[in-house]
Amino acid sequence: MHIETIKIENLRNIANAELSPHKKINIIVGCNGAGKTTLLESIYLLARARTFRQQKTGRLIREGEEQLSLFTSFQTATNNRHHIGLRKTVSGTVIRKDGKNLKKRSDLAKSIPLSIITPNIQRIIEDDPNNRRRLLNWGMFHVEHEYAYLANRYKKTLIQRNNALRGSREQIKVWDRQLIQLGNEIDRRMSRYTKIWNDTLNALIDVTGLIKPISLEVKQGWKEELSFAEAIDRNSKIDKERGFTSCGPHRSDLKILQDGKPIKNIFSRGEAKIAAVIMLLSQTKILEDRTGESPVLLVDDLHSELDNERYAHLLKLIEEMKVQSFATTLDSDRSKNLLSADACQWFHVEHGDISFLY
Ligand SMILES: Nc1ncnc2c1ncn2[C@@H]1O[C@H](COP(=O)(O)OP(=O)(O)OP(=O)(O)O)[C@@H](O)[C@H]1O
Repeated sequence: MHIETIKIENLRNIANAELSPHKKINIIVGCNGAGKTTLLESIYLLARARTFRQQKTGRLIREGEEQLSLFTSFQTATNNRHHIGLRKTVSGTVIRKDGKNLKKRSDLAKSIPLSIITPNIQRIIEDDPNNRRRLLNWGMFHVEHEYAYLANRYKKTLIQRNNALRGSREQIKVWDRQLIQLGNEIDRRMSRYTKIWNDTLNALIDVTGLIKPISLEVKQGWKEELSFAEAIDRNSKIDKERGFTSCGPHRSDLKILQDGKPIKNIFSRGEAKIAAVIMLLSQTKILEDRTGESPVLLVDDLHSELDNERYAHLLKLIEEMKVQSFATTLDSDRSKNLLSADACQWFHVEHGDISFLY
């Protein structure tokens, strides 16, 4: 899929902007604080109805204004054209797709598959399991048939079981059966997806030659020597005392290893960033291969932590993929001669004004 138009009104320092991006690569150049990340944020908001910025970043609506509006029209791989509009005021957010109000944020999620490479993407490898689980879920949500439905049923059953932990053993048992059945199915699908992910990842690592092969494995959310049913049984006393379910796929993680050792203990920050970027790109490749649809890729400051040679390799890799990408940069000289002119469009951002360069 690709975005054909983006209109922005009153998002942070961008008062008014309209863009017709390139189907392949869009490079957004500008100084610190110019509004480059805000432009990426507008696309993320249209696709997910929330921001990707993790730190406290104040209000989205431009200072002195009462509402922000965003609009995009995009085309799918099957040549269907859709429109999404988002309006945010202090009293709430309204999202419309093809002229109809969307009630839930989740209704939006499948419309524009979106991936983002943040400046500190290596934290996927370094931090707690939440980000790794999110990445795994992203891949499964877009590729594994019925995964969203399964994951939703599992989540609801987990809530019911946690509530039942305050009641009798019989009440808990009713939910145990369903949780074990759904949990085993999710775990099986996670392993299947991760195997494909591992193979695609290592094929891309091989193409770039930037790091040695790594392996991805699912770390199941309970003791490896036990079945899920046995783990639920063993933990039943402690779960009742604590009031929540302490094992299951909601506690699973990804093992990212090189020669059997976790890469977070051996890789430098730059190497971890390379690994994380290729992990994410391999997920977009799987999506393309399996569904024929490619996500939109947002790339915020790919330079940071990378030397010129490695930066060039990764940018080339992005160019060779089918995705439409939007990449910010402070320094246009580092990217200028790396990309073929017909695959690329440049925009300049200054004090929130976006202009087409070439
Ligand atoms: N609600 C708001 N109203 C007006 N301006 C805002 C608002 N929120 C943030 N800003 C300003 O918008 C600017 C845009 O920041 P943005 O993060 O998009 O810059 P950037 O070009 O990505 O910079 P960098 O290269 O430093 O990451 C910042 O100067 C910020 O202070």
